[in-house]
Amino acid sequence: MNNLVFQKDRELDLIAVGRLGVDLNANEIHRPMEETLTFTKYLGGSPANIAVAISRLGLKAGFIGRVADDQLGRFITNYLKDNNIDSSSVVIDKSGAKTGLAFTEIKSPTDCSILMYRSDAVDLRLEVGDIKEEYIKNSKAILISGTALAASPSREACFAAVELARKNKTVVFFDIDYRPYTWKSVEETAIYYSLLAEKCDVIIGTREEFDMLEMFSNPGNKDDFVTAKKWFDFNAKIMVIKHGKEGSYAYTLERDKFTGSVFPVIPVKTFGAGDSYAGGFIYGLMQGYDPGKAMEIGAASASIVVSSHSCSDAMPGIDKIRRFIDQYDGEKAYDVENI
Ligand SMILES: Nc1ncnc2c1ncn2[C@@H]1O[C@H](COP(=O)(O)OP(=O)(O)OP(=O)(O)O)[C@@H](O)[C@H]1O
Ligand SMILES: O=C(O)C[C@@H](O)[C@H](O)C(=O)CO
Repeated sequence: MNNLVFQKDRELDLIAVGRLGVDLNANEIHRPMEETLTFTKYLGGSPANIAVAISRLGLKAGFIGRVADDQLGRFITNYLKDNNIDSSSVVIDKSGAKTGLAFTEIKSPTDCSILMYRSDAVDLRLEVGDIKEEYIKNSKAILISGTALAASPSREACFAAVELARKNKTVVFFDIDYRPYTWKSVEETAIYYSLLAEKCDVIIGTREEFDMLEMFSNPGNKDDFVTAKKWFDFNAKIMVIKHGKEGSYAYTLERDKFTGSVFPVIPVKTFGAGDSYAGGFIYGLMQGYDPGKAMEIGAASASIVVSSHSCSDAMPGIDKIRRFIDQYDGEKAYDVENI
């Protein structure tokens, strides 16, 4: 059981809001990108990856975002449709703005990086007019991915989506998803993130992300409980603070603390952990599980995704997650294709 109230009789379970992008993941792994010859193209963008996770877990996901009116935009909308994600609120942008690209470098299991191409990124063209109350009213929850706050008009569109969600009792999840390269300054980031966080029911972020968020209000604080309490004084009901491979903690408004399990693996690459974890965790909460059980599903999903080449395409269904948990046998490389 958990303290969130999801409205019944809504067609959609979760609407993700924010960026739809393309990941180009190096095929020749364990090499620097300078020497990479070929890449595989996948759907990318943190909220897009989370929407795929939710859909693969058997819930009905929708998306609010903008895609370019070109081949990559069509690749993205086709991928959403093929994965049973409602794309009726994905707007085809005619301004000439381009899809954000994430080129990934996989030098070793722990040395990975992402080279972003995000000049005039189309996802940040999302407008308030793209946010339809009827759509949000028809979903049990929405998820705001913080990078969508980096620039106008996408920033205002996110605030509008959250206001409409609150008005219609649609639960608001906020995944901080801080990508420094998208922002002008850390101060700007902290201010807009904090304003949005005040309005959210569940906030998910890493310890470092919360350090950034609290740079004015709690400078120097490293205590997860102090962080959680700050947001409980606004609207938060569940706070999740992630500590990488060390695991994660959830705090509830009722002052319960849950320690998330972690299934350490030797990964293929490190990125994708946060998105799969968020997808599994949200799924668990929507099943009515307590935060501890929901975090276990998120952690197992993350272990599967970091053991795979892609983020979106590797998102597992619940049966695969359960088989992984059953078969888990300590920190080693797992052939997750065959679980
Ligand atoms: N090497 C790993 N092996 C197993 N599980 C992992 C590993 N790395 C991360 N995880 C799981 O994923 C969860 C989220 O990871 P993390 O705290 O790194 O989030 P993040 O920084 O948002 O991820 P990302 O790298 O995708 O931005 C962790 O709590 C843990 O359960
Ligand atoms: O979020 C992005 O724009 C890129 C992602 O798809 C990427 O693979 C990643 O960083 C996963 O969190």
